Amino acid sequence: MKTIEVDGIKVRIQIWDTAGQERYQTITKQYYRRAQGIFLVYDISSERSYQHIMKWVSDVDEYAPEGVQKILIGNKADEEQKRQVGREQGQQLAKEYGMDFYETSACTNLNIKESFTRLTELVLQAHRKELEGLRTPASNELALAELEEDEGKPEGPENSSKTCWC
Ligand SMILES: Nc1nc2c(ncn2[C@@H]2O[C@H](COP(=O)(O)OP(=O)(O)OP(=O)(O)O)[C@@H](O)[C@H]2O)c(=O)[nH]1
Repeated sequence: MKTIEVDGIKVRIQIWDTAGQERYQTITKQYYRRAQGIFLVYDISSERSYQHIMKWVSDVDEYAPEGVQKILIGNKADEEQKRQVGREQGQQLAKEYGMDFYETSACTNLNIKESFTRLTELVLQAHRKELEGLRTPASNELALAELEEDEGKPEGPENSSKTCWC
């Protein structure tokens, strides 16, 4: 659990670090179901880890809820001398999948806070959209309920002018 502040709002986020190894993948898939935001992380000093991202994306598409927010991360950016994956390759892949992209380093803290803040922002934005989507039909329902109630009112001098539709 971690609390971060986004647009002046304190948000408590729960972070799961899923295992990358093949043998844990059955367990990993169970984490996807409740996820609202996902970092897809490769290691810039490992071309293989970059190639694996496509597999992770297809797993996420299959098992994560629709509308889950995703960000691509190229970690170990401090290991410049061992770099096997260019920054542009990361940018290109992120663009293909419509994701934001950061190169990070857990050792130097490069872009760690920024990427967490961004993912939280994206999740909040997605939720705001969801809520706005819900608000419109709800107000229609209210309007409808009012009409029905009017129709049920007994006719009298007070209501007769209101029930005239001509
Ligand atoms: N230089 C450098 N090393 C890192 C960085 N992040 C992680 N490491 C090292 O990479 C190794 C693997 O780190 P983990 O955090 O276990 O990686 P993981 O992807 O969670 O590994 P699994 O859970 O086994 O899939 C450790 O030795 C870390 O110290 C980084 O940004 N820079």
